[in-house]
Amino acid sequence: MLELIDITKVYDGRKRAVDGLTLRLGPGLAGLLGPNGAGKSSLLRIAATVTRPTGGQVRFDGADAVARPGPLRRALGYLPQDFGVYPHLTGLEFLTYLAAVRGISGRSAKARIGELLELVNLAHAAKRPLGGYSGGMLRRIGIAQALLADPRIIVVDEPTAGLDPEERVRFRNLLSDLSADRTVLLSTHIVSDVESVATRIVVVTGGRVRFDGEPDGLVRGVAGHVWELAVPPAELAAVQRRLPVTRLIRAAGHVRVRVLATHRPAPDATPVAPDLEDAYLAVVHRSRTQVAA
Ligand SMILES: Nc1ncnc2c1ncn2[C@@H]1O[C@H](COP(=O)(O)OP(=O)(O)OP(=O)(O)O)[C@@H](O)[C@H]1O
Repeated sequence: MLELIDITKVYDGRKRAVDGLTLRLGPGLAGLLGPNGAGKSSLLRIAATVTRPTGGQVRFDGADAVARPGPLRRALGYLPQDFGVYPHLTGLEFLTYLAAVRGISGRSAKARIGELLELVNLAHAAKRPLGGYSGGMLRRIGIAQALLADPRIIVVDEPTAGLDPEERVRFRNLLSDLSADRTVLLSTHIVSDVESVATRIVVVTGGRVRFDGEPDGLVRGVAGHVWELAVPPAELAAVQRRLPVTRLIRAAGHVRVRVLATHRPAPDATPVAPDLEDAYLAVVHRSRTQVAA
């Protein structure tokens, strides 16, 4: 069990990126959802023991992982947002190098790397220099390196950035499979990255947890508060000023908008069943209006 207890992270003595946040993580895939600047990367760096928190505790299997990060580091696979590679090394050379750094070498390293290259669908490109890999292939090499030591805890920061839709799906499925008997913490601002695979959703804004629970619970929270209506294009800006819009589709002569409102926002508005995106945006909107109030 990985526990982040009452974590704060303050940069330059004044920027409070994480603000008293507590998360207890067991097996399964937890999706950390939040807009840009919410504090997700800061929290993940703390969970991965790359950064020390300003306040609070990180505990791994009950022991203090800030004072003694060794056990957590040995159990951890981390894919940072700004994952860098050596462009002249081939995929195989890169993984062999990182395996050696982690104390895995010889026959067991060779077997593990072969397995991982198959798993991330890069066996065919193993002998090509990383400088020639696409963005998606680099993300996949990134996940392969995170899995080298068969980690119990996997922390991945915006893993689908730069991936095409097909690669996104493959990635999502891979992390979902891995989470069957491991802890996966995945941060993203894209709801579809975690929809259908996360067993738990944690919404963070302003460094604080605004929702923590099952995806269904998040969606239930906005039942009856999502509406669709057709708006003439000239009136769209006024609607956007008045109500949070979760989606809009432009059609001939009008715009179909999906909005959040506790009561029917217009006589011709029809209630619709909420989805995870609506529910997430409602939580983000609520946290912003609370801050503004
Ligand atoms: N090293 C740093 N020094 C100063 N401020 C920082 C540093 N890292 C992050 N911040 C600030 O802390 C806040 C939270 O940033 P963080 O990167 O953790 O959020 P995020 O949710 O991961 O956002 P993004 O998706 O844009 O990366 C932001 O206001 C950011 O500018």
